[in-house]
Amino acid sequence: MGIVMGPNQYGKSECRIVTVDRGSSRHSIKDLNVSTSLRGDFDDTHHTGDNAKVLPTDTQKNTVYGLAKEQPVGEIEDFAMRLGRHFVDTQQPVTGARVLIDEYAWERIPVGGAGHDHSFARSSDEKRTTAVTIEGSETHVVSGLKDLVVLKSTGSEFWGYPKDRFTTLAETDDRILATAVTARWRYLSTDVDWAKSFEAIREIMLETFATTHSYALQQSLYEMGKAVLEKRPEVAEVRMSLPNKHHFLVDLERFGMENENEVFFAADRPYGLIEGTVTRDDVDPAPTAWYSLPEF
Ligand SMILES: O=c1[nH]c(=O)c2[nH]c(=O)[nH]c2[nH]1
Repeated sequence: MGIVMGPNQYGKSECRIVTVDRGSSRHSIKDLNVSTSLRGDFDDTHHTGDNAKVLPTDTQKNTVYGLAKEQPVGEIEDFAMRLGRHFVDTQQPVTGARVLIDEYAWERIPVGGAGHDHSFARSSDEKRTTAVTIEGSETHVVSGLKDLVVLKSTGSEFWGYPKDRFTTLAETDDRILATAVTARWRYLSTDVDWAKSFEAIREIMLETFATTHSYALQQSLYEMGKAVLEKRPEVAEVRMSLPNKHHFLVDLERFGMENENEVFFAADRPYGLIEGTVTRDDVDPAPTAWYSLPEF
């Protein structure tokens, strides 16, 4: 029986970087959270602490800043690919890289009806995301969004589920449906107009959430993924994680009042968590390593 070092990667997580484009007096900003991980021949450091092949995570962090200066950051997918390619092409032991970027949304502060040149307000908690995995000469892109909070005040039902001795939930044909969408979609290639694709996919998801008469959040998840795959040929699969942000009808009878689906208690926990992948049946499944750590 022997013991071997299994799949591994290392890097700098959550480099917070803000860039200002000063090309004109009308500035634009990018606000990113960048994480890098390198994969390759790192047996020595794990076995003996010999770091001859270990590009420090500190240098990885500095590379994020340096490459952001050398060329405008642009779309997060392009920046992530530049970073990953840089590590794989310049460090011989590095055979693969994974770069994760979350982008925070800012909008111009309206002043006298027009967006200000250099003052911004954070738009919401929503983040645009990408995860770029480089393996040798191959590049894989999984982009997405996080924390897109949505709510339907009607058009949602939940009934017909099994009942047992622990069931207390009342069936309903009219409830609030609310969630914070985290979605990731895998692109079939890197030949994509990233910004246009992102905007289109986000719009499709929102529209489908709004227009689906839902009998379960699971059904909404599937419909949202299906609509993206039907309309966006560049996407191979969509993964979603949807917390069911429960809204419970408050019992107003205690006060001698009727509650006609108007007053709710918004619970924050526990919450149902509905997750799933919607995929084309004619593409190979993605290795889990494109989504998370290798085999973690
Ligand atoms: O859309 C829902 N799916 C469930 O699986 C579930 N379970 C639950 O208690 N409420 C809901 N709602």
